[in-house]
Amino acid sequence: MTKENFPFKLYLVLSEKGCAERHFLTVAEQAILGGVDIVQLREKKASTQEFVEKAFRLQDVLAKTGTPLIINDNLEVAQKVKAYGIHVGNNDIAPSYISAVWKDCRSIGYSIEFLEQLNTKEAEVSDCLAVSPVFKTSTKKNTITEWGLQGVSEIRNLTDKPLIAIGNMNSLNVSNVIKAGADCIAVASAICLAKDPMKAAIEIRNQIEKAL
Ligand SMILES: Cc1ncc(COP(=O)(O)OP(=O)(O)O)c(N)n1
Ligand SMILES: Cc1nc(C(=O)O)sc1CCOP(=O)(O)O
Ligand SMILES: [Mg+2]
Repeated sequence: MTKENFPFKLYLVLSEKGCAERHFLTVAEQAILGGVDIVQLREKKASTQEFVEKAFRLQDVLAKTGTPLIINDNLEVAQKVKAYGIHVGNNDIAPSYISAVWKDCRSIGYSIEFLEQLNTKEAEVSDCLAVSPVFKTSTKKNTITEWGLQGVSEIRNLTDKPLIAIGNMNSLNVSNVIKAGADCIAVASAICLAKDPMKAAIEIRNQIEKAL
């Protein structure tokens, strides 16, 4: 996938638990109104059946604006709900397997934790790459090392694929992350746990647009 085919700038990483007392579908709706243009459903503990049901409910919300749905990890769910795509990491189903069996997949995202991954078939078949993580975050604790701004620039110089920055992204740091070479910013807590998710998304989106 080229950058023209991956025009997304603000990527919401959503889970029911990650929204605390607020309903995850309300958060999705508000975040989209604020400028989120792609949404990943990340339910690490749900059964496949539960995951499918949640994904269908989320799709009803996303369909109103044509916002694409990405499924985290679970290929069966992604195919069942005819998602736009899937995001996987080093411990998940390999991108090369996904591209071989899921012909209608429009986006395979793959997490980059080591520079060596960039020269592999898995990165080659992937449509977009996540800089994983840019900064440490309490939302996902089992990460390796933070890439920082220098890491974003280093990866930018080694690939033309769309780059998604993830890990503690917020309105104060996204400008520098975009200037370092990221194409898209992925956010969980700064939107899902904000007092006002729409306002939080507006602020982050404004910072991204100013930095582009
Ligand atoms: C956009 C985006 N980037 C990175 C990740 C992390 O994927 P992974 O390393 O597979 O970890 P889990 O999310 O599965 O815990 C992501 N989900 N989304
Ligand atoms: C899902 C996920 N993946 C990461 C990675 O580094 O690969 S960090 C992360 C969580 C991002 O949440 P927040 O915006 O609250 O920091
Ligand atoms: Mg994963």
